[in-house]
Amino acid sequence: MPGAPELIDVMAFSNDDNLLMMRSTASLYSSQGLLSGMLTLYRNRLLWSEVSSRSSNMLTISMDVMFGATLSPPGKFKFKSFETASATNLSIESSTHFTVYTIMAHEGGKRPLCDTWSFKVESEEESAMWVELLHCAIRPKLAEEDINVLVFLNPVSGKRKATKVFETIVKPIFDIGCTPYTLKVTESPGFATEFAEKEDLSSFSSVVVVSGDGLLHEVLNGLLRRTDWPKYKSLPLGVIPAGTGNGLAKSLDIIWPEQAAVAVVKADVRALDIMSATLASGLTKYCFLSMTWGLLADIDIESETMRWAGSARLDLYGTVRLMNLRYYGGRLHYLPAVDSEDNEFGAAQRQDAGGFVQPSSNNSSILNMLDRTNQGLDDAWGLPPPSFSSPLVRHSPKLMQNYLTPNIQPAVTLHPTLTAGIQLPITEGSLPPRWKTIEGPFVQVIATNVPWLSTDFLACQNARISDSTIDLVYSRNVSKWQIMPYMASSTKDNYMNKDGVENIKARAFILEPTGLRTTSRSESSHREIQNLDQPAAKDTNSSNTSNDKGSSTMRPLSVPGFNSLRIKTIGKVIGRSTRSSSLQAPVPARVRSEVYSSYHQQTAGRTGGLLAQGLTPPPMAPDSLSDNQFRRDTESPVEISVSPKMVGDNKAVPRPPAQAAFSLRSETELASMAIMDVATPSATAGGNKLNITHSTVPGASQVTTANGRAAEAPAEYPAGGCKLVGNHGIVDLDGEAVELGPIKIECLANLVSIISPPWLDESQAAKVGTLPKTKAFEPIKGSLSREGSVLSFTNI
Ligand SMILES: Nc1ncnc2c1ncn2[C@@H]1O[C@H](COP(=O)(O)OP(=O)(O)OP(=O)(O)O)[C@@H](O)[C@H]1O
Repeated sequence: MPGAPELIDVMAFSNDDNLLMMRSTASLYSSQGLLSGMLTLYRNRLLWSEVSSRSSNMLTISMDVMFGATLSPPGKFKFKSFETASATNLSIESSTHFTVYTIMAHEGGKRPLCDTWSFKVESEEESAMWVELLHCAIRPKLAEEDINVLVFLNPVSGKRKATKVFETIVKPIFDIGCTPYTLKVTESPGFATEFAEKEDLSSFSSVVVVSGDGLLHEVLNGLLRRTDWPKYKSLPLGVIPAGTGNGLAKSLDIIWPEQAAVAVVKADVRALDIMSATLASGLTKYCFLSMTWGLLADIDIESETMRWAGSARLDLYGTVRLMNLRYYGGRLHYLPAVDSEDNEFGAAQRQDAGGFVQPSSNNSSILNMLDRTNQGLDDAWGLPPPSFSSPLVRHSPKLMQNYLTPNIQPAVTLHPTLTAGIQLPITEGSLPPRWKTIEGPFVQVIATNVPWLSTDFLACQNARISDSTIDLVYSRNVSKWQIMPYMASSTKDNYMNKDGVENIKARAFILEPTGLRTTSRSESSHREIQNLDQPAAKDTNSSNTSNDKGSSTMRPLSVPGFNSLRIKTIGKVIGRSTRSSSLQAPVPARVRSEVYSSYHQQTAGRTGGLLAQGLTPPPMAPDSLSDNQFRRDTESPVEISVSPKMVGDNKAVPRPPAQAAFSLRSETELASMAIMDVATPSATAGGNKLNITHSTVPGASQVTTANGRAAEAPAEYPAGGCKLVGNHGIVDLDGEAVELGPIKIECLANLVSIISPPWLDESQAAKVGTLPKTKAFEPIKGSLSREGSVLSFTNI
């Protein structure tokens, strides 16, 4: 057969990476014209060497950065991210060419480039074979016919560019990379959760979101709610960043959509730990990224209304919050991953946990399972070398099946076991052995599974996606000047475990907020208690706890016990069209604007009374906060009312049968108050006092909370009543705001697999820019010679 590439015995190469797959004479389209040379495909790279008496150019393309090959002539594919490396001014006469696509690192973290490299071989058959074989080498684990990526696209994530990102970047890369997909554009919050929970996903090879972390959080929670979840436990998940924070994408070194799309094409996966969070209501949520409480949670949730600013919203509002630092009462109980006594996570905890066995990251992880599969793959590559009649090394469906549904049982269950038996509140002696307790006041508690919580916030450089631990990063009782460097710096080397930022690796933890918040720094010093039943460990200088009644600086502000998950913050940009990551029902704009204007009239007039709706203002509780507890926030308390009229005027919202009034303390309180379940009438909260009066509902009753003691809305109240929460106690799970209250979290090690790029070095995951470069035209002077089946290049 004319032009048949010469094959070399694979056994001639001892190093796996040098496993030779194919070689043929091929000319490279270049700016210098068509250069004749030899093209060689190794398992880990494509090498082209010029054969010329005048020069010896070489091109090495790492397989890590190659994501597709087409029969297209040079220069055909051109879109924003693509630069055509090959010359286009050549006359292209034959159809014996093919083009290879690579993604290239770009200096300084800038958008990576996609390059094309076009070759001309001797026959059409040969170019077709090259294309097919290259696809095998690019994605050795899956054949095209086995691929169907379920893509969820959130059109409103981040700066609302997800659709454009998909159309202009992701789709072309999927097309070039022969990656079939099914696109689902999310219609509302919860859409992806419901789809992932209820639909048959068996035809999909992976589930990918074009969005931020919030949508992946939804998908994860939908999947883990499935009764047939075990069937899907190896379904790879993936993220193509188009959101605000994009913390997971950053941690996986796929910050640019191009990189993430290439990662999806290449279908490499790694194990990912999941945190299971059991809320006070008994509800379990799963998160892959983080739980935050205090400063960071407030920044994320309270800045919801600033989404127009993109990721800058976090910086802008972060500065505001940092300057007005809050301190939160609470206790953090944790089970250390490394026990100080036996230097490893002791068997005792596992025993205590009812036989729960967590795999170490080194043995029974999905990662290792995949490694074993890779071993099988290596064997497959070790089969007789490809030939023309059977050019491709395809993996049998069986091998594919092994990859997707490993026959090893996961070593974890979905149900928390390390914290399950622990009764709350924690009382003296009730913690299992080896648990430790840290008392607040905290500025913040971050529990993270990844180094980066957003593209520009490195929370913990020690965190790893599958080390079977949760990294706890907390600050207590520090000044804004102490925590500012940690919050602002892009590297944390200088701040961890000193300067007031502590980092502990834990298997599980329990956060018990006491519902106390202050803007004053406590005089108390840090203390760590081995266990609450060890009085000797107690520090007489200890900070406020839930039992502290007499603190001069801490006041109850919480409204514990509410279990609705729908939360909407109203910010200072109230009245704008806003979207919340967790709001299920839209806040009627009229309510927002009237509350706002009502507020301003109130503040302007300083009447302290109510406006036009004719309601009686709720009385200020006698033990209301003194103004100085809010320092600059409050000069004079204000009161605001919401009447049925406001809601009823909006045709989209059913006229409420009730009247409500509430009191607010300050503009800051207005900015930080949360409305939950606003589809029900007059669901509004504010300050530390709440009064809801039902005057038109049969069996009308009054709900009053004072001093943090909440009364549930009466049963007669429609739709379960108003669920109210002040965000001073909100916990943020992967960006989802959940109720205030004690929360139990533990690590479900290596529970799912995540699509990650081949260039990710997990041990260096806190660093970026690891994408290998394509070495193009680095002229190396030398001579190329061939002896039988061996091609050798000698440097001069
Ligand atoms: N069609 C939609 N309309 C309104 N909200 C939606 C829609 N689809 C999804 N959502 C909600 O948007 C929320 C946030 O989206 P996403 O995570 O994609 O963006 P983000 O918050 O900007 O990014 P990040 O989480 O990285 O900060 C999701 O939790 C989801 O509930």
